[in-house]
Amino acid sequence: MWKEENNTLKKTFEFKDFKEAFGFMTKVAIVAEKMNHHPNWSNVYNKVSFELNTHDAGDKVTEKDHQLAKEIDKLA
Ligand SMILES: C[C@H](O)[C@H](O)[C@H]1CNC2=NC(N)=NC(=O)C2=N1
Repeated sequence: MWKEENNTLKKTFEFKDFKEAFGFMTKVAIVAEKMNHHPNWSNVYNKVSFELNTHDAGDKVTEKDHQLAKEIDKLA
């Protein structure tokens, strides 16, 4: 579940290993670039964590973040 906290939408995904996690990140990167909306994210081995917000809106959660979250869920 995405959780809205401190003006960010947060979620962590867990995969079998680094290869699976990085494959997922590659797919997310392509979608983010298409949407011109890019995640704040981090990766530790098999985990990928997101903190989504919109810099252009003063680091607030906007509809673009909700849309990106939906697309990310489809790729996991
Ligand atoms: C110039 C370009 O359109 C902007 O910097 C875009 C790119 N990707 C972005 N991504 C996010 N998360 N927030 C933004 O405000 C944003 N702005």
